Amino acid sequence: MHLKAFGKVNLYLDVISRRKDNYHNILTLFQSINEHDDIFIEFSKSEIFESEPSLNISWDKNIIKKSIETFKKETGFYNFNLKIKLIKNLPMGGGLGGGSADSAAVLNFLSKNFKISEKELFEISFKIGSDVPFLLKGGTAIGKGKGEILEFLEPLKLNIQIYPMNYKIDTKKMYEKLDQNWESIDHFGDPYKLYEALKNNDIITAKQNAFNVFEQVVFKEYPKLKQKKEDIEKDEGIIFALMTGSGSTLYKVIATN
Ligand SMILES: C[C@](O)(CO)[C@H](O)COP(=O)(O)OP(=O)(O)OC[C@H]1O[C@@H](n2ccc(N)nc2=O)[C@H](O)[C@@H]1O
Ligand SMILES: Nc1ncnc2c1ncn2[C@@H]1O[C@H](COP(=O)(O)OP(=O)(O)OP(=O)(O)O)[C@@H](O)[C@H]1O
Repeated sequence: MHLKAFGKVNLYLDVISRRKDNYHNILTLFQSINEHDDIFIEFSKSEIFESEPSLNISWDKNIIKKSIETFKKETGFYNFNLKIKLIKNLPMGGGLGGGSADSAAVLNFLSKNFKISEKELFEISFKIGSDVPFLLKGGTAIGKGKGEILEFLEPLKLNIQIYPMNYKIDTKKMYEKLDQNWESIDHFGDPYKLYEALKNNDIITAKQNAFNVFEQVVFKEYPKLKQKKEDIEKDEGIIFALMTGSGSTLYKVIATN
């Protein structure tokens, strides 16, 4: 079975507050993108995993392995093994939800095979990662909480071009940087206004509401990213350019008509 694990960008991303569980409450507008990993998966006698290219992480550190083990533990369906071949196209640590997309694709495969309800699968997903719940379904959604409170909207049809920047950025570290600089962090824009503006091709309002709070800490550490975003913003027919997630991938939304 060939699964496509579609990535995501954050068209809007703000961090609202730090939680007692040391995660953060976020406000985001998630948007699926066409770029995806390819996963070839089948049940087999023993557990086999290979990837192209190599991920340079051990299998027990792979989010796919974590997803399989969490699925087994939460559902009680232990008695199976999978043979998986991952073709990694989404840049790791790139802010495109690459690992989370792989997790969501494998969870969807397992839930179909073991007839697990959508609700139960959802509960499993956010034990694995904050972006996994959205990526189970994909499309366009407002995300709150850790990313598990989702308001799915009529999917936006956007022309998005991504610019992988080959810096692997640790999400946890960037959240910590936000905490350390909290007093000086600006918050602006509105994901609901951004959604409506993109739906109605209102370029001015879209530009005014596109926002990623992580740019304020990531661009300090990686000035080349700031420079590249400013270069992209000069492109013809652009609505806006932004960094996705905690970085490092940049992207632009291009006007379609
Ligand atoms: C930056 C985003 O990608 C935006 O969509 C997400 O907030 C991060 O999603 P993710 O990479 O799936 O994050 P996880 O793997 O769940 O968490 C990685 C680390 O990021 C921090 N983290 C993540 C999500 C969140 N709402 N608050 C956090 O503080 C935590 O330190 C956590 O240990
Ligand atoms: N299957 C996987 N694919 C990619 N990364 C994985 C995988 N399994 C574990 N990881 C680890 O997870 C880290 C984050 O990977 P991921 O690609 O999800 O980051 P990301 O695209 O920045 O995600 P997000 O946008 O959710 O922050 C990687 O740096 C890697 O060490």
